[in-house]
Amino acid sequence: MSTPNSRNIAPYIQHTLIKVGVTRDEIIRHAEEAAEYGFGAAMVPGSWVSEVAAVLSGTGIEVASALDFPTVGVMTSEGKAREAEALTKAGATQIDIGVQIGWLKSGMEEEFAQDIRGVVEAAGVPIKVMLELPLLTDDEKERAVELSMDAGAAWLKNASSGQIETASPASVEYLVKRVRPGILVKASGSITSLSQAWSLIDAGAQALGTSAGAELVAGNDAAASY
Ligand SMILES: O=C[C@H](O)COP(=O)(O)O
Repeated sequence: MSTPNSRNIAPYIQHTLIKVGVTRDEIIRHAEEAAEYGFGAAMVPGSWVSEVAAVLSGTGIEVASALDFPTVGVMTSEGKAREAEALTKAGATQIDIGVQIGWLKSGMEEEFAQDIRGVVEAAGVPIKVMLELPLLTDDEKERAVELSMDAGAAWLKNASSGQIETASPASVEYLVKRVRPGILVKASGSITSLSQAWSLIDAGAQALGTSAGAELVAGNDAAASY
């Protein structure tokens, strides 16, 4: 049973289940949980988007998926754009994308931006760019933020998961200070307690990506995912 405080966190949560070998029963249960708890979104692998869209039809809950993830920066730009199109067709209403930080670090700024732009144009739904901030130098961070916004990102996200960073108010504030009006900030990475979740929202995050949504609304701390 949720406490009033924990219930209020639910709309911010993008309830994430992206793991190797996830089964149909697990994914359907995950989508049903998103509806039961009133989460903002269910975030699932692309291969399960149509099933989740069917469960969440009419609920107003976003059907989110991710591409070039969990291994970030391995897909071709053409492959990413085609996958984005396929995800949207299957019912995704938001897509988080891994970006080519290796290209950014190689001075290939136009290629970095075009990779994002191609997805934005092909998808036609809001794109969240996962910046992997801890892997970037200060200059690279500034450029990644600017180029992502120029390329049409609807959201900026500090990191793709807890494997890269444990989400902190400092990361969120970094992005909040830099986003242009209308661009939103999502926090992600081992968000495992209600106090951490609220500190990220207080810092300005408009959504929280977490694999521990059910524990959070129950007011329990979860084990760190990485
Ligand atoms: O945006 C969602 C993240 O992939 C979830 O990260 P997590 O597994 O560290 O909770």
